[in-house]
Amino acid sequence: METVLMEASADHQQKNGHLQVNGASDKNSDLVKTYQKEPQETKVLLEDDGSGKNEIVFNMAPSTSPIDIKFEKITFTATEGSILKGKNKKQILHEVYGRFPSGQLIAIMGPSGAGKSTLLNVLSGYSIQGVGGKVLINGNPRKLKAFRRLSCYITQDDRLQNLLTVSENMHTSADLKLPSSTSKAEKQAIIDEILSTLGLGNTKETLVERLSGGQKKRLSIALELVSNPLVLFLDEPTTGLDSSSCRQCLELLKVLASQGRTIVCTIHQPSASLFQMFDQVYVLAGGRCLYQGGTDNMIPFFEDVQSPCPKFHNPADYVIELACEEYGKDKVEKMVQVSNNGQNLKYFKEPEKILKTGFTESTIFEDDNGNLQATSKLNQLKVLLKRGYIKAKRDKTMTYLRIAVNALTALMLGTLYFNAGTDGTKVIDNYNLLFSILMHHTFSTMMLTILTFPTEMSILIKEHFNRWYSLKMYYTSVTLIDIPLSVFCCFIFTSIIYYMTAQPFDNIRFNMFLITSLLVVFVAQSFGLMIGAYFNVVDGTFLGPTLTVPMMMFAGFGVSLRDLPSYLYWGSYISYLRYGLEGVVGAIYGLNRPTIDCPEDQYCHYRYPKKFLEDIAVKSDQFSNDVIALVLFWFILRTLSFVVLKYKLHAVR
Ligand SMILES: Nc1ncnc2c1ncn2[C@@H]1O[C@H](COP(=O)(O)OP(=O)(O)OP(=O)(O)O)[C@@H](O)[C@H]1O
Repeated sequence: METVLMEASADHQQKNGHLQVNGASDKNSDLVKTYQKEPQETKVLLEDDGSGKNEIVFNMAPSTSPIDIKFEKITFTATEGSILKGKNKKQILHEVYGRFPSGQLIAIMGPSGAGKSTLLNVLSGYSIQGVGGKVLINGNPRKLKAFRRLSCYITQDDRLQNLLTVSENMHTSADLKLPSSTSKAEKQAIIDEILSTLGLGNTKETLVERLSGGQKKRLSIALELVSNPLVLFLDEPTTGLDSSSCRQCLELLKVLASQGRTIVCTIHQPSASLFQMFDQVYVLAGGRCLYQGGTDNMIPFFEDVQSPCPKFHNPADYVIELACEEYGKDKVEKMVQVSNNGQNLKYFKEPEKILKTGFTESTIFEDDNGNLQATSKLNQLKVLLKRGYIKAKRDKTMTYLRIAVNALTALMLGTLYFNAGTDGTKVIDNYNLLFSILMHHTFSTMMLTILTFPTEMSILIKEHFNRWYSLKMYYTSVTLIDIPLSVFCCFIFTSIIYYMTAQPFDNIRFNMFLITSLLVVFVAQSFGLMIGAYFNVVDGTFLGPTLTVPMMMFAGFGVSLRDLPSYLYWGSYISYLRYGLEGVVGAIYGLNRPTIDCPEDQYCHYRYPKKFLEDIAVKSDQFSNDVIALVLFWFILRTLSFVVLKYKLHAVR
């Protein structure tokens, strides 16, 4: 890849008072009202993104006053263990102080386990439990809601919608993060500008799953830049990237910072050249601050703590070696003492300026009420449904495999139980088939949700924290989006099996059968959602089937309900499969079904459906009660899943 030294200001042309962006029309620039157009004298080295267009222009200056972050006596105490084993408190941050001024690219460095991510989480407001101390924004105590409106958090792992193209992802973000009053053209202009800024202009129509690691990282940043945040928190933005992508990523952040944003990122051990790109570093070890100040002032600091940096040694490597106690524990203590756990401002680039920061007059923090999201609930639902539809259309597992599995299983069972429905000798076989059908609906839908939802969960946590949508609207969209496909799969399955196994050809019976099957699908799916929302894939895969076994036992299939011991009878009320079984058996053998055909030379024990129903102790006249019970199960499990999700979103913070 060719590296090009670029002078951004040379590409900015002032026309009619508006800035022309990379050949973008005046009209477009005109439309981008939310972005201030201030030509920057920003010299940056940029990689060619493959478009052959190296002229990437950074012109998205923030539209409100800059944000200075100051923190005092910050502690973070994690609670470990369980109620059974007893809970332990573990202090991770020990009364650290610091100042992160606006317009700077700031690195939080330190060895693994030093508390970098913990500090980032506390400052961004992601962690709220176990936090002590004060975070001041422009000198005022941080009001979390208001602060979240101006900031964003970019996670270490790229939590992106892989089945959407770059452009679709950006449009979803714009539709959710920009006020509804923003016109389509305005949104398009903003998206084009950001994508071209971040070197993604050439990948608009590429599916995210096909992007390189560096491009995914830039897309993660691009998605949040849509709302033009003043503060960006990034957890290890360079992890997993090759050196040129690392450089490109930091260069972009540096330019965004130079426009007045406050950019804080955690970083492990940058190379000497990457280290020099930061304006300020904050070094942590064991939850205490070892150094805070400019990158250039680190060498004098090492001398002040009587640990001069060896010649030709990368200061970033050296400080980590010191922090890891490679030169002794006393060196760490000395550094904490000289830095005064983050209170010493002597090593900042311009200490006089830092003394002033945090006392900027600010009016933007008065409002801490109202919605966190930028758009109405209805709009959120609309955008999420649209995204869900695109995903479903392209998802091979969730959509095509599901349709195929339903059709193939129906064909297989249909062949195995061919014509069993009208054969008086095969009534028991047919009864087994009915239970197998319920098992198919239960496991195929429940397991799919358990296996796929945890991936969605990580995206939900990120997007919800970054205020894309409310949990209620997300949940409503998840519930609604799957209904058409569930209905379609269930209809295909039921039609094939009903026809092949020659169940009574009667519209009422078929509809009763289909409705019961569909309700079982919905209940099993909600059950899977509840498990998937709380547990990881491994635990969920174990728990889902394990918890289904008692439901099967109490369904009245193996042991009839009549033979259930009275002290266990309650189990049948909480088994949704009992109502499912009652519903399908009622559809096939109820409604006063006449005598079943019996071949002349054979004995048919269950020629008379009434006798069969008596023997298996299944009531056939309970269809409406079964439907009510299944709908209730569906509703209760969906509500519980929502509560679990809400709890989970709260618990991770
Ligand atoms: N919720 C928690 N419960 C228990 N321990 C925690 C919790 N959060 C963090 N820790 C512990 O606190 C320490 C600091 O964690 P943190 O993730 O902040 O480190 P880090 O400096 O970002 O490390 P790395 O660079 O390896 O990501 C670690 O020992 C970690 O195990």
